Amino acid sequence: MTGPDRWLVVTVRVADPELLPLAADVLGPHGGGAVLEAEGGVVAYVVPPADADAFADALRAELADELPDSAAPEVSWRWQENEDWALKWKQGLGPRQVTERLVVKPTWTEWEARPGQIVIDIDPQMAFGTGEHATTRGCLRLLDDALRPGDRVVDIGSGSAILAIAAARLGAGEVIAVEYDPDANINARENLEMNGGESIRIIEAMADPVLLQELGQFDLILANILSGVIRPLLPAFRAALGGSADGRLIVSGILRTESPDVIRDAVAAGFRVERIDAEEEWWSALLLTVA
Ligand SMILES: C[S@@+](CC[C@H](N)C(=O)[O-])C[C@H]1O[C@@H](n2cnc3c(N)ncnc32)[C@H](O)[C@@H]1O
Repeated sequence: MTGPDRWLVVTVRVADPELLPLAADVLGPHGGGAVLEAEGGVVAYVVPPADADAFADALRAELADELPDSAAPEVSWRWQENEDWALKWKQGLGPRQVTERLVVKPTWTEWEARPGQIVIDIDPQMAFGTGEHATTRGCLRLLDDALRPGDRVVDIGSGSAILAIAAARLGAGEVIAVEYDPDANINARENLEMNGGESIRIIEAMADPVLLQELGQFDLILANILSGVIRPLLPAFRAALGGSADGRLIVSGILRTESPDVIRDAVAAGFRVERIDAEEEWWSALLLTVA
C-alpha cells in the first residue's frame, strides 16, 4: 500500500439520506473519487491537508454551495494511520464470486478458478471499484449477460477500471475507460497491468457530450456514476450507441428511489429498460436503444 503516513478521514452527514449521493459527489474528488458509506454518512480518506480545520471549513462552504439548504450538512474529521487503514481493508476483504463466470479478489487471497471462470485481481487503493460495492456488482452481473464478443465498449467513470477489465476479459473487441480523477487512474493502470488489460485505453477527462462524440460509436456503454451525472448524459449516450444495431447501456450509482426519474429520462432519450438489478438501496439497469 502506498500513500501518506496518515489520512484525514472526513465524514459528511446530511439531514435527508436521499441527499447522500450529492454529498458523495462533493466529497469524492477530495478523496481520490473513493467514498464509503459508513459512520452514518459518507466518508472519504483525504491526503493530509496543511490545516485540517481550514480544509473542513472549505468543504462546508463547498457543500453549502452544491447542496440544497434542507441537506444541513455536518462535516467531521479524524486522523487515521495509513498502516491501520491498509490492515483494516485487508482483514475485511476476500474473493467475491459475482456471477458464475466472474470472480473479483484482492491479490493476497487465493481462488481456485474453474475452467472458463474469469478472476480479476483488484487491490483496494484510493480508486472506487473493488467489487465491495453493490453498484459495481450490479454492473458486473448485467455486463456478464449483456456483453457480446467483439463489442466496442466505453466505461464512463471507470475508477479502478474493474468494469473495463471485466468487459475486455469477457471478449470485448475494444474498451475505452474515461475517468477524470488522476489518482484513480494511477490505480487503474496498475490494475490493467495486473489483469492483462493493457489494450484498454484510459482517457483522463470529464465525460461530457463533446468527448462522447469524439470517441465515436459504441455497442455498449457502462456508467456507474451518480444519477445526477447520468441523467443529463443520456441523450449523448443514445447518440453514441446510434450506429450499433444492438445498442446497450448499463447504468448504476442510482438509488432505488431515484430510478423512476432515470427511467423517465432514459425513455425520453430513446431507451427501454431490458433488465433491472437491485441490491441494498442501489439500482442498476440494462437499457436497450429503441429505433
Ligand atoms: C461509483 S465510481 C465507479 C467506479 C467503477 N466504474 C465501478 O463500477 O466500481 C464513479 C467514478 O466516476 C468518476 N466520475 C464521476 N463523474 C465523472 C465524469 N463526469 N467523467 C469521468 N469520470 C467521472 C469518479 O471519479 C469515480 O471514480
